[in-house]
Amino acid sequence: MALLPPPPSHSLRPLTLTSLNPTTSLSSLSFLPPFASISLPSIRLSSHYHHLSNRSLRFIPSASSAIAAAAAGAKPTVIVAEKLGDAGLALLREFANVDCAYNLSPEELCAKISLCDALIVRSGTKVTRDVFEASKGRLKVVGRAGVGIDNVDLQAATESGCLVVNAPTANTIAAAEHAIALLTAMARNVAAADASLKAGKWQRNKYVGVSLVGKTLAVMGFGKVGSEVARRAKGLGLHVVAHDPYAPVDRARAVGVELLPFDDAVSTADFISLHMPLTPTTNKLFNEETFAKVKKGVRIVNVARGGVIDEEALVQALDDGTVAQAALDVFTEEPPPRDSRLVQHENVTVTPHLGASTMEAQEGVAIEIAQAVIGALKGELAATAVNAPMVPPEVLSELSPYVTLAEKLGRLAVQLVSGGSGIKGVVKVVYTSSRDPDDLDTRLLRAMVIKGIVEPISSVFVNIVNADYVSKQRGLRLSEERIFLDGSPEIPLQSIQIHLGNVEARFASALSDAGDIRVEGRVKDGIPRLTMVGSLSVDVSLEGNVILCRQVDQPGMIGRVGSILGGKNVNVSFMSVARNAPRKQAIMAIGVDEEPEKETLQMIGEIPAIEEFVFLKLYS
Ligand SMILES: NC(=O)C1=CN([C@@H]2O[C@H](COP(=O)(O)OP(=O)(O)OC[C@H]3O[C@@H](n4cnc5c(N)ncnc54)[C@H](O)[C@@H]3O)[C@@H](O)[C@H]2O)C=CC1
Ligand SMILES: O=C(O)C(=O)COP(=O)(O)O
Repeated sequence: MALLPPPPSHSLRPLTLTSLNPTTSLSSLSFLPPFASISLPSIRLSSHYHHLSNRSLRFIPSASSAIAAAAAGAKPTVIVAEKLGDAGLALLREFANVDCAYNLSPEELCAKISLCDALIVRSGTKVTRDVFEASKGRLKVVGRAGVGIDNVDLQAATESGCLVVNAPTANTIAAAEHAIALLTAMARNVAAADASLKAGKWQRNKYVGVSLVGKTLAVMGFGKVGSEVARRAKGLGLHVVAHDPYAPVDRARAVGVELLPFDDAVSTADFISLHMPLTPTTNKLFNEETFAKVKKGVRIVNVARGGVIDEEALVQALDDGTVAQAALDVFTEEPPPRDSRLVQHENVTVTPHLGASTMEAQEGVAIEIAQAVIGALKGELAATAVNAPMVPPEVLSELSPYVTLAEKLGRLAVQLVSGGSGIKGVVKVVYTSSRDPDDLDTRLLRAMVIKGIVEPISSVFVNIVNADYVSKQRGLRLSEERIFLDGSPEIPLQSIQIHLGNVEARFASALSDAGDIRVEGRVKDGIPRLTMVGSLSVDVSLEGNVILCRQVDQPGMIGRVGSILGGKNVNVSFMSVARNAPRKQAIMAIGVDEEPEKETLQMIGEIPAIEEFVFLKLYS
């Protein structure tokens, strides 16, 4: 089975030209942002940014809609589905049309979403697969104004090439302070005593509490919030232990906390505070089985996610005294049903998901998420991306010409595959570099190779978010290899090679001695260039389209081809001829700014000395 659908059939001579790519993405972008992969139908709705002469950005529209949108000064549209701090809204409004639409039903959200480029939510909005499907490819960024992203279907986001960013730091202290507030309020029955006094009672004996000092607190999940809780709890005189399978021992040591296995942590604790994310592994982690292991009379605080606790099992444990008290900020279903036994339980203290709700945290989160969403819409790689590699800006700017090179080489390579044969073998990407592998992050380059290979032969749009997913889904087997070269590590890469194994070539000279289609490129003076085809060296800038000809080396060939192209007003940007020996076979690589007409290419093909040739389109 062909793993990729075959490229449209282009016979060698005469050459038939069909448009290879029904997409509208530009491939000259230094980085293809989420925005850079908008499908043609959605472009009509969303094409706002103009790819002018500035190569640093970014956009991707169909020409007419882009020009119209640019002329109209159109901005992207951001829908803010939950209350967001004013400072964040102000930032967003400088850049985008902002629609604050709170309390939408799932149906209303789906109805609006196809008109939006970005969506900002907190924990109260479920961003489901239905939302991504309803967006029809327009939604390019989901911003979660907070930490937990369990309300966003990340798989569906990734599949639709939508970047998800969060605001992971601004509410840490607020959540930690709330955990401490619940811990102390629970231990001293503050909420119940308050309600009792307000009801006209004076029940001093009923609300005798328990002390914290000298007791053991198990912090379950020793991340940002957990470690801040631990710090504060130590200040209250608690002995703090923690359980976190992924936490670095150093971090725990720095706070003076011992990391313990799960069973040890839960069985030694007088208090347990939950700070792990809700994931398939942590879902209902605190269940009947766990409650069977705890110290009788343990007290539990949950400021993480309701789903981490099996709520029915907790009610049972509260009823039988296994758990003396619980203080809960979060619930499996929010808001919980009015008659929830858990919420109504007299030994339970509750708050309505207030962990992040301080003035300070909300301003901070709003600014953090606004900046992340704006950056993502501008095409910058987000530092808080949840479903894409985080590539620091300095790495991104350094790799920028190589990113373009990687995509162009992918585009070239796939167009060299003979129609109908598909890519059955492994796609090998070889990087030669003088850098230590740890200093060379190739995820971005790999994504762009995949983009280059997949987009010309499908209507799928590929970006850094969905590249690996798309490649896996299409059965593309990609392997990466690094060759260390002695040289200056200042330059990130010497060359990128793409080898397509087990394929038939449309241009026989593109086959290496090993029988693979092989193309190699380098960056020279900041410009990506094609430097090898098959086993022959060429040198042609990858800024336009490329014609490759195999010919018998003889005088006048450059002139003949050049004058055919010139006569048809096709601007030649570069020509290079490589040959094995004088008057034997040679390969001519011609860079052309425009796409020549079919008959112009035919005229080239009819030159008697030309044995085979191929036109390779590097732009959509
Ligand atoms: N109630 C509220 O308003 C708020 C709730 N949260 C919740 O708190 C959670 C933690 O937030 P951060 O500390 O900022 O996240 P974080 O990512 O810094 O920390 C989470 C920690 O949990 C650990 N973990 C993962 N699986 C685990 C497991 N099976 N057992 C034990 N530990 C495990 C991770 O290794 C990580 O160290 C968030 O995921 C969110 O659900 C966060 C902020 C506010
Ligand atoms: O950041 C988190 O994970 C939170 O739970 C905070 O939720 P919120 O933004 O207040 O709905």
